[in-house]
Amino acid sequence: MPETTSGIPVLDLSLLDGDAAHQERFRDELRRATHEVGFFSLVGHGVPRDLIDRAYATARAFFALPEEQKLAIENVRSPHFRGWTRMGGERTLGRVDQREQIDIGAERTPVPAAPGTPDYWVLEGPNLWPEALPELREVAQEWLARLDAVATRLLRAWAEALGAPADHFDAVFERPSPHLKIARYPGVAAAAPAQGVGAHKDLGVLTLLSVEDGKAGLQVEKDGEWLDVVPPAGAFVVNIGELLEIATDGYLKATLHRVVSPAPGTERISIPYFHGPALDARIPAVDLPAALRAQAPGVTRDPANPLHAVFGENWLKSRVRAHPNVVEARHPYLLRTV
Ligand SMILES: O=C(O)CCC(=O)C(=O)O
Ligand SMILES: [Fe+2]
Repeated sequence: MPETTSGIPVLDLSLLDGDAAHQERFRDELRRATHEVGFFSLVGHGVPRDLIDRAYATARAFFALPEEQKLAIENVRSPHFRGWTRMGGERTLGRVDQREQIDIGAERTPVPAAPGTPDYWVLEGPNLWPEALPELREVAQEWLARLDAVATRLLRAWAEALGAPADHFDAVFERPSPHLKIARYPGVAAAAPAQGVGAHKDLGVLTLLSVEDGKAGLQVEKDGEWLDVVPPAGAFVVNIGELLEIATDGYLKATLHRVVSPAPGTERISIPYFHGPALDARIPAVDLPAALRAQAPGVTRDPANPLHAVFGENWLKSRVRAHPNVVEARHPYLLRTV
C-alpha cells in the first residue's frame, strides 16, 4: 500500500472509476488500511478545490466575527448541540480542549419529548447560523452534500471488500444524521503538548476530515505510539468510527487520535465531517468471510467508554461527555441517565 509523508496510507478514490482490476485494488487497499491502521488519506475524491478554498475562507471569517455575534449562536442556546462552542467549552477525557468550533447537522423539526421516547431524539433540530455570514450556510450545505456522496461510495466499497453486497449499509442511511464541525485550534505556549482535542475514538460510522494544507497537529495511535499525520494538500483523512468496529466485530478498527495545539502565534483550522445513519439505526453486522473473521479480534471493551450499537445512543453519550454545560442548561436529567 502506498505510504507517504503523511504517515498513514494514501488511497485514490478515482481507482473506482477505472476497470475491474483498479476497483479491486482500491477495495484491497481500503480493507488493509482500515484493518491495520484505522486511518488513511483519501485523494482523487472529486470534491472541488474551489469548495475547499471557500470553506476555509468562510471558516476564517466566522472565527473572526465579533464575539457577540458568536455568542448569539452559542451552543447553550440549542437543545440540539448545535451552534458555537467557545474556547475551552468542550471536554475530552474530562479535560478542557483548546479549540472553538461550530457544530452543524441536518436541519430537522425537533422531536417532542414523550414518555418512552429515547433521549437521543434531542440531537435532531435546527442549526444556529450567524446572521452576518450567510455564506456559511451555503458552503456547509454544499460540503454536506459532497461528502455524503464520497462517504456513500466508500461504504459501498467497504461492504464489497468485506464480502457483503455493495448496498449492505444503504438502508440505515435513508434518514441520515450528518454532523459537520468547523474547528479552530489557537496556538498555545506550553512545556508539554497542549490538548487541542484529547485522545478519543470517533463514535459514529466514518469520518472525513479536512485539515488546512500542510498543518500538523493530528496524531494517530499506532502500536502504542503517537504518529504525526499531515495529509497531502486537498486530501481527506478518513477514519473508522465505533459503529463500524461493532459491525465488523473489530476487524475494522476505530483508532485513538488527538490534536496537539499549534505553536504560539499560529492557528490550525480543520473541518471534520461525520457520516451518520438514522439516530435509531443499528448498523447492520457484516457476515465476514472465514479468512477475515479469523482476524477479527472482537469489539474493544473499555469500562470508561461503553459502546452502544444504536447510533443515537452512542452519539448522545459522546455529546453529554463533551458538552456538560449544554446538558446542564438544556437537559439536566441526562446527567443522571447517560
Ligand atoms: O481537528 C482535527 O484534526 C481532528 C478533530 C477530531 O478528531 C474530532 O473532532 O473528532
Ligand atoms: Fe475525532
